[in-house]
Amino acid sequence: MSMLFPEKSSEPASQIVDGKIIDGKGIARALTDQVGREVAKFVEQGNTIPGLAVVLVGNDPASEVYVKNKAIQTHRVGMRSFMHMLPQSTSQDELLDLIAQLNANPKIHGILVQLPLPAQIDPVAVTNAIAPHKDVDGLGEVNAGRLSLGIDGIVPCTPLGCLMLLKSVHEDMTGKHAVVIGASNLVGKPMAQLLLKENCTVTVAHIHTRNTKELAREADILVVATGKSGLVRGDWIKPGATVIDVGITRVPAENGKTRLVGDVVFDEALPVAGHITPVPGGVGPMTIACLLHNTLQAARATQAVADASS
Ligand SMILES: Nc1nc2c(c(=O)[nH]1)N[C@@H](CN(C=O)c1ccc(C(=O)N[C@@H](CCC(=O)O)C(=O)O)cc1)CN2
Repeated sequence: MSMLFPEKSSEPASQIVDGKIIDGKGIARALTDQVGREVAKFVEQGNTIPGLAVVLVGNDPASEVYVKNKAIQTHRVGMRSFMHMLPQSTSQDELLDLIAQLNANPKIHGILVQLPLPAQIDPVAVTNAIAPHKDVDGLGEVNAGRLSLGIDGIVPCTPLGCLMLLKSVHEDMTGKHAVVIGASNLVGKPMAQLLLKENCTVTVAHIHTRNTKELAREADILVVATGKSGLVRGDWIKPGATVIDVGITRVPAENGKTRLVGDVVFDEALPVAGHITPVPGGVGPMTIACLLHNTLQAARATQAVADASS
């Protein structure tokens, strides 16, 4: 069974998807359960329990929630979790020292440094310091290079999750015009590479693009990853298009509390789109499920190297 996509449920994809709304939470749960079964089998075969180290620098409240959830899910699938919480004042050299220790630790198969990092630390230097076979975020130059060459490697979690959501509604994306809004190393650039690999015609719009709305209106597949809540309105969407909303922003709610919204105005987009991901419950849960998937993939690869040399 390929580990890249969740095992097929007995239900057809059209029933997994609740009408137009792509059920990211449900698809993430199916993938997490599958990883849990595969981890149990891997350990039963006498292999080391896969271990994931997550490093958080500082006390950004959203990042604290994400790393806590990562630890909970890591335990849930039967892997070992190693958490490193460092103060906001941590220097780049201190962080690089910790990464060197994690690279050398045989109990650790995956290393993730939570982003964003404080201003004194260069995220590219940090992600490049992670050993490529432990780079479960897929953000280092080796894995990013492999993705751009279309060869196997570790794929960044959020774009991988978006691809799985797209595959839940599209058997074949060949020839479709995919527009990605946002060109970050974390989402936009790897997403564009994945869509190219699916034989889409890919356009990337970014902060300097002058006609983003017009480009979006031509998209059969629209992936929005800008962090600008409410950027994409209903009239930006081609009727029937598939819309993947990566944005997650906490905004004040009418009841005095807060709520999460995406980069797409969901109520306007829903009647126009063919399929759309909600926020919350869309791309977000896939990010953690794909991290677990990538960690098992890293543990398998490490074991294969050990088996070959014994
Ligand atoms: N090193 C990395 N840093 C960051 C990544 C990443 O992939 N690697 N991605 C994001 C944050 N992120 C994971 O780290 C993440 C974001 C959102 C969710 C999620 O489950 N969201 C829920 C809502 C959760 C809530 O109530 O706040 C949803 O959308 O339904 C998980 C992980 C930036 N940093």
